[in-house]
Amino acid sequence: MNAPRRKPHPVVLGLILAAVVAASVAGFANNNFTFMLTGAAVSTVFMQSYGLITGRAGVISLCQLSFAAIGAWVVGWANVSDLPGGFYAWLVLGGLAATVAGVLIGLPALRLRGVNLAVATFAFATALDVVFTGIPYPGQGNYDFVQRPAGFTTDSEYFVFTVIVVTVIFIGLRYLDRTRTGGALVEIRHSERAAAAHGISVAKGKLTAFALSAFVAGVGGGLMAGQLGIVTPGNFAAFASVSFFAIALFVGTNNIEGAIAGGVMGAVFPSLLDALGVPQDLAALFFGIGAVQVLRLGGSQTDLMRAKRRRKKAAKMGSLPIPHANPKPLVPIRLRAPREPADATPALEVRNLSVRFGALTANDDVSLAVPKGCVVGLVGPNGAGKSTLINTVTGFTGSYSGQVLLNGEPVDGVPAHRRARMGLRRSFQQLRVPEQLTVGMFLRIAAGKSLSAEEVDEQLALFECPAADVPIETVDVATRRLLEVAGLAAGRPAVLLLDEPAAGHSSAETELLQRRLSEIPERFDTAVLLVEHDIELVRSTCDSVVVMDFGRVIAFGPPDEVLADPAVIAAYLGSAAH
Ligand SMILES: Nc1ncnc2c1ncn2[C@@H]1O[C@H](COP(=O)(O)OP(=O)(O)OP(=O)(O)O)[C@@H](O)[C@H]1O
Repeated sequence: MNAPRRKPHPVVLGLILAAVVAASVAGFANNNFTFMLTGAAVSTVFMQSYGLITGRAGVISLCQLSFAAIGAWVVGWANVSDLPGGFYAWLVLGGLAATVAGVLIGLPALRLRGVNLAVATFAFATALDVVFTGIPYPGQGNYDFVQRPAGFTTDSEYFVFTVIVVTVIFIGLRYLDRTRTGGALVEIRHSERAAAAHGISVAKGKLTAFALSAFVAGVGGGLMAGQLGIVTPGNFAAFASVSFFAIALFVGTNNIEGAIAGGVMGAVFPSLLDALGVPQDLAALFFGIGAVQVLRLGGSQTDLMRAKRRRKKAAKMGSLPIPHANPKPLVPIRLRAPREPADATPALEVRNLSVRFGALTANDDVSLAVPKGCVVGLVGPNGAGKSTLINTVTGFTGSYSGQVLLNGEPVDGVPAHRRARMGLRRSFQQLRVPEQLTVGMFLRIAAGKSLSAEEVDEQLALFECPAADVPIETVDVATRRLLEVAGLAAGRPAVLLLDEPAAGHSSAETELLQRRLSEIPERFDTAVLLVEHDIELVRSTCDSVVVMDFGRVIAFGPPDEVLADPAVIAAYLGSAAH
């Protein structure tokens, strides 16, 4: 019997296709056209760099072409100094020099966001403009042109070389998107708080994005040096960085088709205007209008097009494939007697915690414990201070008095992402699941540790979530909430704090959650603090209940006892408890 033939990898196919198309185009194109195409390929590299910093990590950077200028300068200097290794080594060296600049810019920029970050990065771009205008480009005096690599010396051959570099970067980015680092960047863009809650260091993520994007831009600058032979500061002007940023925002250069479209626009559009007798600078105006459109439409052109395609595909598929595991219940719900604490030291202990927002005391001398191996309910009317307690315990409240202990060790002063890594995990009342990820990738990110493909599938089946490769965008809100709990539990944290996980659930979904919540201590060795308004869910899953009102603890104990307490009924439950 013949062994089944292995299909070639799509990336390999893409690489071959790109080289063939580039070689054939180069064969037919005249000099001017080849020059323009090479310019488009170089601009595509700049767009790939924007796709990393802004498209993936959501960080505004207006200095990417300054990193390119550093790459170009280093390649020029290596050429003049006849550095060993030739053009390939110089290109990488240029990228690495730009990476150093990326980290140096990224570090102070970590504390900045939005307009402030835009101003800071633009200031760097203009400063570097001034510096490079003062220093002649290496080789400029003697017309010492950059030596292109052997085999790619003619213009058309060099165009093929630039396409190969673009393709190699696309392969690298594709690989990045499939790693947890790539997923972390997307989560940082979506919600920094959610990222921190999953143990991701937002600072480290942004710095990684700065470093990687600067490397790519530096390589792009080096490529441009090879194209032009000698570059000038005008090739990397701060103003051009802003124009490119606007294009990147408009087309969405985190997507392959967006990066190529952006590269073509950046290189061809100004020349087209020139040919029409319109001043080239007006191109920036068009790009700016495009960028404003993104704010109106809520996404870049390619992001919107991809979303439309996914929705069509999902509609065609009908109901989503949901793997059913039907595992044997570990703990029967409802009839189960409250568990005895597994250990004398509670998994989580809160001592005399007070949080004030101006004149309002949201948490007033709150003390409670979540014993190991138990599910503890936290209930109370709206505004009682439950979410504030979760925020404070997990490190999201700036200042508070009192103490938070994890497995007996104080964690006060420890930032949120480190508390998460130490085993304090939480969900948010307002769902913060990024739609750009697949179900499997989100599960891995929320778990905060590497999971095998089998572990991912098993966990998804347990929580009756869609298959790992389904885009989250096509998943309903209730299932997203289940997915979040599934991901957090998969990380086997010491404590899981869930803020209204049943909000928006149907009765069948609540029942599933009810079963899984009761099992979390046994299955994952995780204690749970459950904030819920669904009293039946609390009664059936919790070993004990804490009741808060006006920021204070007013009762605690076994669910049936506490929920029948007249003071609790008066404060919160009313006649619903009877
Ligand atoms: N960041 C903040 N700044 C000012 N006041 C706040 C802030 N966060 C919460 N509060 C106030 O603190 C009090 C407690 O709010 P919190 O959200 O903790 O209550 P809750 O019990 O979780 O309510 P719900 O059940 O509606 O979620 C409320 O009066 C709220 O308005």
